[in-house]
Amino acid sequence: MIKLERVNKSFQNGKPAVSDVSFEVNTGETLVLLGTSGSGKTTTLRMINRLIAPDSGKIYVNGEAVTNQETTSLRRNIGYVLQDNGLFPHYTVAENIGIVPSLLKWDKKRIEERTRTLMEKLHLPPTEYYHAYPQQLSGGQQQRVGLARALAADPPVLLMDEPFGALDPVTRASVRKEFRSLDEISNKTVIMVTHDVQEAFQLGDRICLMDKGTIQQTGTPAELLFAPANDFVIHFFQEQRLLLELNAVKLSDIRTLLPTDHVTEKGSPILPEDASCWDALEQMTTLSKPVYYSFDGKLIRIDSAALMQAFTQYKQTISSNGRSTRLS
Ligand SMILES: Nc1ncnc2c1ncn2[C@@H]1O[C@H](COP(=O)(O)OP(=O)(O)OP(=O)(O)O)[C@@H](O)[C@H]1O
Repeated sequence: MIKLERVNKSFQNGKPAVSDVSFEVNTGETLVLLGTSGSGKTTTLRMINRLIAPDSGKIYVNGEAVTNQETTSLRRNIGYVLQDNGLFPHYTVAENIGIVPSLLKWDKKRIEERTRTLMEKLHLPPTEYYHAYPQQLSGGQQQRVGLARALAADPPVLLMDEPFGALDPVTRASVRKEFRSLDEISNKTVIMVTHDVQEAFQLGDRICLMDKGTIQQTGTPAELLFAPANDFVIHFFQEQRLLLELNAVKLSDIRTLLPTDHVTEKGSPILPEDASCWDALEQMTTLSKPVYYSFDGKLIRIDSAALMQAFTQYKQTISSNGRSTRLS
């Protein structure tokens, strides 16, 4: 668990980089810090692992103020992933992944097992890459090693600063998907910095939208879209609105508006319970056929027309309930 209470930070020029920032992130939750360049995201993140000291306010990690925790042990409980991966070029992939477990004095066998497990999970076959050096890997593979290294000692907290920012769009999308499906992160408190709106919507349970050092709104992707706190929030998402709405609305939100006749045959993979309308459309396009979704033990088949009809109806319902934006 991470909690920030009224945190402030100014640098030498006196201009506030972070003003009165407060939020709480629970275990198992991913909070995305989103905002334009210079809005204070990285400064906020770096105050959590004490790379930067706040001028005022309190920061708690796992119930204890970070200032009461010894920096070394605090940082060993926090996995940290950076945009440029920060791998040691003269260490092999396995040595890079094993850094924190070695510092924690795990025995060799345990480190090797953990390294191999993480490499398998992150699609880096140990037979090929265990003894390789970072420069022999592609950018996407290096970023996976960086992620494995951050996860190696199973820290309860993961901080990620633009972790996929240096990757090309295709690699970025695939590493992002892998990250989302990693069982390793389900029991962690994760804070991720990005300026990529789609990434925020795909990975964040909640998003904290920042501008000029202040929080404009913290909420679920759907809350930011359908119940924006102010004009800044409305305008920030305007350009990609439809795409974001399709990402924010889950099939579970529209299930009563989907066809009720259930089927028994299984022609395609069944979409996960938390799949979004966008996930469903993506699958339909990839497979060129309808997809399946299960709720209340019933399997239903959804085609794109039924999906878009239900999605439009859902939007009309929430807008007539007064939760829609002034611009939609
Ligand atoms: N070490 C520093 N010394 C002086 N000013 C700094 C320092 N670090 C950050 N700042 C300033 O603080 C403000 C917030 O910077 P920060 O890096 O936190 O923003 P950001 O939202 O992460 O931006 P970006 O997306 O571009 O990385 C900016 O105005 C920046 O110039």
